[in-house]
Amino acid sequence: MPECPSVCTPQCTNCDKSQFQVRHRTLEKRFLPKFNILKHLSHDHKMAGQTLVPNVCSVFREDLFHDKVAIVTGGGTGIGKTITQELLHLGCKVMIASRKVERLKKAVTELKSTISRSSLADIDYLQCNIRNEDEVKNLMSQTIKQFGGINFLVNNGGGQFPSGAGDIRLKGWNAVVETNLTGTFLCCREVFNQWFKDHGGVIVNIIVDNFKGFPLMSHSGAARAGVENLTKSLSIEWAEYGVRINSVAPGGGIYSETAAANYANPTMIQSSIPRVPAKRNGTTEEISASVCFLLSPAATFISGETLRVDGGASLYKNKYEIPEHNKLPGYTWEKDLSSKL
Ligand SMILES: CCCCCCCCC/C=C/C(=O)SCCNC(=O)CCNC(=O)[C@H](O)C(C)(C)COP(=O)(O)OP(=O)(O)OC[C@H]1O[C@@H](n2cnc3c(N)ncnc32)[C@H](O)[C@@H]1OP(=O)(O)O
Ligand SMILES: NC(=O)C1=CN([C@@H]2O[C@H](COP(=O)(O)OP(=O)(O)OC[C@H]3O[C@@H](n4cnc5c(N)ncnc54)[C@H](OP(=O)(O)O)[C@@H]3O)[C@@H](O)[C@H]2O)C=CC1
Repeated sequence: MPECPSVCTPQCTNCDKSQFQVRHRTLEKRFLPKFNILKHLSHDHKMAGQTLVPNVCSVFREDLFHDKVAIVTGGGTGIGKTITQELLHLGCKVMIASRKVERLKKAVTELKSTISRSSLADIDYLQCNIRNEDEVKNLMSQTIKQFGGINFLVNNGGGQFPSGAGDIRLKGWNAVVETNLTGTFLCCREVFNQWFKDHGGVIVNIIVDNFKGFPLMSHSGAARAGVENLTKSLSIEWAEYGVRINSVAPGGGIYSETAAANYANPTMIQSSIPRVPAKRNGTTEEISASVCFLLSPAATFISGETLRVDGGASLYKNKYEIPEHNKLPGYTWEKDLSSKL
């Protein structure tokens, strides 16, 4: 096995778990008293030389993106923050953007301190609600001004709330569709008009595992299906401009503190584990690695594609349990069902 080129997360002195893995387990311990996952926690993990930010240990070459500039929406938390960390590690200049400035500021301070002096990497933030056309235009123009261009756009910012479709108000439906579909469209259109049209570039859209529908999150499932199709259309329209565009569909559940905090019951993300063939949640690092792959020259012949990163979950059981019922009777010539249909 090749040696990791960088200093990796410290290992536990009692087992082979990294600090990063242990941090996740500790959070699971807090949130998951009802789940069986705790059986894996057999002892207290002790770390030598603890640091707050886990060191990146990317599988990619450290200078892979040393001459690149990326925008990562939602880059201050969860999956987006891990993508940002890995891009920085690979030498990229990264602009992170979302609505909450305090979170962005904190992430920039934290991640800036991890950049080595010899690296060309850099990070800054801009406040941008991707639902706001002017703010999206500003994100692109300010990034070009500050970093001299844009090579990558990672449309990661997004989300939803769980609700039966019958209870979704129009305002809530619009909020989710405007965030995930319209917001992604605006970012794609603006990066194209302001930079990619003349210079090319690569886009990766983060969607969800909606391949068997997305019950209880139907607004998000519909919006992300729109993004998947947008990905296909733009891969054709913009090929002649040197633009590649793909989607990544994380599945099962990808645990982070912020993702879990979006739900009244923070164990919801872990609740999908029994329906994942891999029998675990995915990690933010696993999503980041697939994004970096799609941005990299290893993927120069891949465009218009959606990569499922889900431990096989999209092929397996649906999370939605349908109660026993007889509300959909069969049609036969013997019985007149017209009154029941
Ligand atoms: C079950 C399956 C297992 C699922 C098992 C686990 C699978 C996980 C798969 C996916 C996981 C993730 O995506 S994890 C990542 C999650 N991260 C996020 O969701 C972060 C971003 N999300 C958001 O900001 C919000 O959810 C979003 C609605 C999109 C935008 O909110 P805003 O407040 O900005 O929007 P506004 O324009 O003010 O409109 C808010 C309106 O939305 C509606 N609304 C908002 N939150 C609501 C809520 N909790 N319940 C009802 N309705 C709500 C109301 O109508 C609100 O209006 P009023 O009534 O007037 O207030
Ligand atoms: N975690 C999971 O299991 C899965 C996640 N996903 C998707 O991955 C992406 C990242 O989620 P994750 O990291 O898990 O969760 P987080 O809640 O940590 O990330 C969501 C990010 O999106 C940003 N965001 C939300 N709305 C907007 C907006 N209108 N404009 C700009 N930024 C916005 C948020 O920042 P701010 O609040 O500052 O605006 C936040 O940084 C999301 O699209 C999510 O739906 C998909 C499948 C599974």
